[in-house]
Amino acid sequence: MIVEYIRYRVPEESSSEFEAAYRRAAKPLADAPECVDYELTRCVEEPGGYILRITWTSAEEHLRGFREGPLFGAFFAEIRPYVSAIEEMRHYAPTGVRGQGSAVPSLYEWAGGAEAFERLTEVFYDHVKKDDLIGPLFAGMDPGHPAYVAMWLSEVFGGPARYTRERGGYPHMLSQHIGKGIGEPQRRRWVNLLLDAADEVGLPADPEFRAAFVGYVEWGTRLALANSQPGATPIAQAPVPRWGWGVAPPYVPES
Ligand code: HEM
Repeated sequence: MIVEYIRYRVPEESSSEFEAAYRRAAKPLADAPECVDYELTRCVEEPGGYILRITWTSAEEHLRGFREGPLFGAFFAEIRPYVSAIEEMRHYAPTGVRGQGSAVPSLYEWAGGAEAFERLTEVFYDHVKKDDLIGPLFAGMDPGHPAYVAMWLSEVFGGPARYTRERGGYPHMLSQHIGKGIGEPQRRRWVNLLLDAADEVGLPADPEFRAAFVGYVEWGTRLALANSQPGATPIAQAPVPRWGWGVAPPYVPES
């Protein structure tokens, strides 16, 4: 990935035409397979200042693919009148310094923190132990198991990294599934019982939280099933995954 920044200084009286031209140019840009995403922003302090940010798959694919490809003509036709207004046009490589702020709560906070996940796994494993299909898999379960899985879930959903620090992180979790030969009916029962338990303990039931929660549970259980098959060779070392809101964070109307 590479980020291109184009800085414009447009006479204020041309602003609306400039923005309209970019709204049209956005169509061929969005259709380009080399373009990851783009955004045009306008300077608040100096309203003639604009920055266009385009993330490309690579500088090479931008310059050789897009620029020499079939969509560039339609894109450039719209913005040609503003080429002389460009003050800077360069590619910038990511440095790895990036992250999210705290404006949006984590799924962990939204769920109610560590206690919420502890309540969830207590009730869940009570049901699991009595279940005809998956109960036998857990017959020799460590008494601390519900608490360990609560630690895992808390960490995944944005809470403190306790499973990594205190319980051996991803490699330990993985080692617990290896060779178990989990079948699809068992995986599905695990999911069903967890979702029942989520209702029973009153985890937030809003569409956004549940969509993210179920997304992780589907992903995680399908991985657990794959990793548990005879002869599976999963990645041995990895961090505990972190799961976020995805495409639907809590909705905040724009003011
Ligand atoms: C999102 C999906 C899953 C998560 C997050 C998860 C999490 C975990 C964790 C963290 C452990 C290790 C606990 C420890 O530190 O000792 C574990 C162990 C285990 N898991 Fe899973 N698991 C998932 C799916 C499944 C599924 C689908 C099954 C089977 C139907 C399963 C069966 C087991 C069993 C049998 C153990 C060993 C329990 C014991 O003997 O103590 N897991 N799981």
